[in-house]
This record gives sequence, structure tokens and C-alpha cells, in this order.
Amino acid sequence: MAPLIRIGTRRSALALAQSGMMQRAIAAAMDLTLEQVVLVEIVTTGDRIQDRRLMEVGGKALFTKEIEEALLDGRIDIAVHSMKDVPAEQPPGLTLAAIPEREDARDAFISRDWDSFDALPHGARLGTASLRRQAQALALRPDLQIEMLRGNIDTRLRRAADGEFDAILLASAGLNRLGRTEAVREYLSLDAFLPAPGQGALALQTREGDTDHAWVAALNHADTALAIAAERGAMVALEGSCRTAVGAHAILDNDHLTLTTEMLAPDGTARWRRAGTLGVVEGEAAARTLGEQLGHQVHLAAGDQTLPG
Ligand SMILES: NCc1[nH]cc(CCC(=O)O)c1CC(=O)O
Repeated sequence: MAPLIRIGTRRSALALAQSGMMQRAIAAAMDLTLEQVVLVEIVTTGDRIQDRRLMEVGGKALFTKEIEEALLDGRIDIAVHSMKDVPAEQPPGLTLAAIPEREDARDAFISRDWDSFDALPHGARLGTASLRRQAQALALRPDLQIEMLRGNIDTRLRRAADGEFDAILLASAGLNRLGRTEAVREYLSLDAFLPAPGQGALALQTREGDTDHAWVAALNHADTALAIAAERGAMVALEGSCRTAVGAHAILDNDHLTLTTEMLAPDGTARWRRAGTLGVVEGEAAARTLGEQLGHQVHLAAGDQTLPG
């Protein structure tokens, strides 16, 4: 039988693991087979050009552009993205139709030789490509040597296993989804390593007004969506991108959501943080507003001081 639902995905192992999970979830929810719900692999500009300059030209959007074009052209019906990689604004005609339940949002410490972040010796080499993780690590340990770590997760893990770095930091969620949880030596605290907005969550993107695929909304997890609304509100106010060190994480506790957001100087010598709470019943628009307000306060406090010299 011809496929009924085509899911667009990047080709990386992580993207395939994530879209494969959604493929199985959709097939189960719709009582379809895996022949009827298929993955369509799409190579994005971001995958082709793994270069620092790329980030300065197009940033995050380069990892989603070709997939979004396929959606708009009707070559695929749904796209699965890491929420963390989804830009603040949706392109015209597209919408985030569902946010499934979030995985572990914490960052993970990976090292061949050391049990924990605190155990790293003076001047240890820490690999990361994230300005946020760099700043948070330096805030605790200004002696560390931060080194650029690029490539897919398998490559990064291999480089850590080879001892090319004393340690590296990665999102726990990605490691769990790839079945590489055993690589984690320590789960870093949400306080010291406040995660990136949306970390650990997925986003299901569809065409706006696509009534044929309106059922996607059934895969939405309300608590996760509420937390993400708050975190992305903060991200927007902080103009969060891969070039600024920004964290935002919301936690639900019974009927309350608590959002914490921060901005750091890239060298970790300054940190501006705000937290606020809201009743869950107030809903996603209020959560987004809370995020924007806290993000705005952080932005004002930080002023121009976080701009790279
Ligand atoms: N920017 C890369 C990226 N996008 C999503 C994840 C991990 C999975 C997630 O956070 O949901 C990663 C890798 C990492 O940060 O270690």
C-alpha cells in the first residue's frame, strides 16, 4: 500500500532516532503499519556545510530550511525537529502542531578519565560547540580550556573516548535517544547548567490549516508544551541564538510552572538570571508572556556587556 503519512527528517543518527520514535508513535496512534507511515530523509544546508562561518550566515534556520520547503511543496506531511534547533518564528504557511513529552532536559558530562565535572584537573580541556555550555562551565571553573567540538554525536563521543578532550558536554536527551546513555559519567544540575530553551523536546511541524493531518495534535503533551512556551518566550526576549549564551528551563510542580532564564558573558565572568512562577491554568499564552518578561529583565540587566569583543 502507498504511504499515507510521510515524515521528513534530517539524516543524522539523532534525527533518524527521533523521527523513528515519532513514526512508531504515529503508526500506533493511527493504527497504521510502518509501511504506511514512512520516513523521508532530507539533507539540509546545515548538514552539508559543517563550518563555523555557516552559523554567522544562517544559524539555526539552515538545519530546517530544506525540510520546510518539502513540507510547503507537499513532498512530506510532517517534519520532526529538535525543539532546541527550531527558530523563534515559523515560516509563513507552517506551524508547530504538537510538542510530544520531553526527554531528560539536563546536560551530560562525558569523560574517559574523570568521574565528574568537579573532578576535572586544573586546566583540563573541555570540548563543546555551545557558547552556553562554555560560559556555564567557565563560571564554575575559569581555569578550564574550552575547545571547539563539532560533528555528530557519535563523532563527539569517539573523540572523547580517544582522550582528545578531558571531557565533553552533550544533551542527555540525544544520548538517551541514540541508546548511548552508558556514555554519561554525570548528569549536570539544572541549576549550574541551565539548559537551552526547548532542550530535550521535539517539535512536530505541519502545514498551517492542513485538516488532513489535524490528528497530529493528539501527540501534543500539554505540560511539555506549556514549559516550552515559557522557555521560548524567554528565548525571543533574549534574542537567543547559537551566538549568545542563553539558558531557559521551566519545571512543572503540581499546578505551578517555574521558569528560570539566564544570560551569561561568554567567558563566564558574569551571569544574569531571573525566575518566576505561574499557575498552570493560566495557559500557554501567559507562559510565553512570563518568559518574555523575565527574558526582558535579564536582557536589561545584562545590557551590552555580553557582546563578544
Ligand atoms: N544543536 C544540536 C542538538 N540539537 C538537539 C540536541 C540534543 C537533543 C535535544 O536537546 O533535544 C543536540 C545535541 C546536543 O546538544 O548535545
